[in-house]
Amino acid sequence: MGDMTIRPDDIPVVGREVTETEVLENQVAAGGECDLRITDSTLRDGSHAMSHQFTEEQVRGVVSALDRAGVQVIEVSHGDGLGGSSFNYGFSKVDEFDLIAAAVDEATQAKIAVLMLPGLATVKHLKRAHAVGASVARIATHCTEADVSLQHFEEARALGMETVGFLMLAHRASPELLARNARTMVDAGAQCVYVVDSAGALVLVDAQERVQALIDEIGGDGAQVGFHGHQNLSLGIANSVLAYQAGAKQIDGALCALGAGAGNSPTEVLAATFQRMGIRTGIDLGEVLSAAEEVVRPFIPRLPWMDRSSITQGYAGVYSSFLLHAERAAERYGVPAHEILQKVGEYGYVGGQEDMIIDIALELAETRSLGNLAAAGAR
Ligand SMILES: CC[C@H](O)CC(=O)C(=O)O
Ligand SMILES: [Mn+2]
Repeated sequence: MGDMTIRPDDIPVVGREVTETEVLENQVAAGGECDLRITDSTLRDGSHAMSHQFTEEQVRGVVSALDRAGVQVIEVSHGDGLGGSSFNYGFSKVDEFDLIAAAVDEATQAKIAVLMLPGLATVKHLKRAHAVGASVARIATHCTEADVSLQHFEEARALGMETVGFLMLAHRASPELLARNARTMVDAGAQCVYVVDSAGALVLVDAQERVQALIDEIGGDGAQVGFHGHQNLSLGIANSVLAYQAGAKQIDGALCALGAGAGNSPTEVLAATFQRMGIRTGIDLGEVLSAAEEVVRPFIPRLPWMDRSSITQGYAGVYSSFLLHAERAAERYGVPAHEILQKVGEYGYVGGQEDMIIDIALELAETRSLGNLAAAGAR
């Protein structure tokens, strides 16, 4: 195991110019070759927690800090992926293509990734992202609906982009069913398929079995498997370690856990944990700790956390990005957010059904007012 002591000289001055040699040195210091690749999603999943209000300055600061730390892939898009800026999902403050272009401009070694949900985003969005310099296409579907992504993988490969499939709400499919959907994505052109724990509902072995099933199904074709965790039950890091041990080669994180629900597995904790285990990520620990503490932490309006609502999401298996939608509906209709989320779990809603959260809030408000009337009548 390497020396974990971080000395004052190791802590970088945030904001200074960084040379490409320094970035390479960071990667070489971490072992040159990596055992796994961490993709940072602060600027995509974190967009949910920021209500999609990222500024260009924030994006440049985060990309520059992550790039300096040796993070190899940085995802930038609206929280709900390309084309997400809308009435249903929430409008972005700055056009996402301007943010992607700024990220590309800032990165010296990191690849810039974009996420897209077929239907919400089209091939046209993908081509535009590629035109401004994005080189990794992450294509997300509900875990049982990989067949809607075929055209998008084909197009991304034709553009020369690296391709990653995202099987969302993975707790809703058995390992076997998930593996069949991963097969569909690989046959369509995915080079890696992720088990995506969108609800933060997978508990240890649940995550490991799913990663294992995907390795068994697609590993033989040279395709990689990834894991994307959420902290709703505080298991993002533990699940990521188990995913790595089952064979995952790509793991997602976000600085300060900035992501939907209780947030993503914090990138800086992933880096520290894997380094402590002697697993090479290519990330310089001092730099990534500075990125979290000095670049991201100061602009976060509310740190993602495990509270009654986000724990309910993990427990009831609710899509993490529903959190702020439920909180807004709760305030508007005077019902508790965690009760809304519990019902969302019972009804089994999936991403894209954000507007139906309002129906649940109205249903709960009506039940409450009928209850109040009955109580008043009984008095
Ligand atoms: C774009 C939809 C979603 O937020 C993707 C994701 O990060 C997840 O399902 O966890
Ligand atoms: Mn997520």
